[in-house]
Amino acid sequence: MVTTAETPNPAVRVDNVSVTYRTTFEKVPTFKSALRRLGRGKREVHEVQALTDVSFQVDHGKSIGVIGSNGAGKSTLMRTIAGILPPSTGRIEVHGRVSTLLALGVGFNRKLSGRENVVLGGLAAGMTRDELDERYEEIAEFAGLGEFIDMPMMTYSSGMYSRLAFSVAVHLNPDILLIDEALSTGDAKFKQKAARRMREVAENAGTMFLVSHSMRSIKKLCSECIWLHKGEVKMQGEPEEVIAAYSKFLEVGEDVFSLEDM
Ligand SMILES: Nc1ncnc2c1ncn2[C@@H]1O[C@H](COP(=O)(O)OP(=O)(O)OP(=O)(O)O)[C@@H](O)[C@H]1O
Repeated sequence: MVTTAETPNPAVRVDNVSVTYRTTFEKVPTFKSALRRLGRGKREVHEVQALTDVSFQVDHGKSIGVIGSNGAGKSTLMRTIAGILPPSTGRIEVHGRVSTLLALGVGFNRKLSGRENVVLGGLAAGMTRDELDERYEEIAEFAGLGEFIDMPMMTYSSGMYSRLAFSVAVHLNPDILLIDEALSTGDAKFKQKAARRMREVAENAGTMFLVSHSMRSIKKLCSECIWLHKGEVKMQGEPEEVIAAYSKFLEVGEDVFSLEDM
């Protein structure tokens, strides 16, 4: 369960994690002053504190929904758990093989075919050649891209891209699966298939994090829920309770969420 109390062997432990993004950019207030400086723009540093002192832990076998408004820090949290983004302060412990749509999506080489990327992605994730040979057909069939599987990925639509990323991610038999729904732009039929597969992963005692704006998916697939607000954990607990509080906070009825649901 999601808790701040310590249990001996959690799948994921997040301890006082903060993440600050620093972006430098050139501030050019007016065209005239830009001319005066002759191209030597003033460098400004823009800092965004995306996560502030976030702590929780998740036991093995739990499915955690992560909800919150745009910019609340959900994807940042997934990136830090995946190990793609180190926290600015605090600590993250992850016990088990993590598989994420995010990491794989980033790792795809668009010049290579889907088939080549599946092989590379699988090897990068620690699968052996034999395991890959065994699982390749299943991965390709699940993605359902037909002959596009042998085309360079730069010819893919974003939906096709995420179908393949999802398929690789769930077939790696991860201990911990991270899914950021912002990336899964598959059509309704694929989403349904993806939801079934996520339930299977969850039922096989895997740990799953699902970032979603679809409250229906969270209720259907998750046993726990974390609500992030402006980089902080606002609430955590049973999905029904957390979603009710979140809807109330947004001052929208829960019905509004069904519009964006599958
Ligand atoms: N690479 C980056 N560089 C600078 N700032 C960033 C970067 N990525 C995210 N941010 C900022 O960090 C904050 C949290 O962003 P994040 O993407 O984690 O939110 P989110 O909850 O996933 O949002 P959404 O629901 O819109 O996907 C936002 O203010 C965003 O502008």
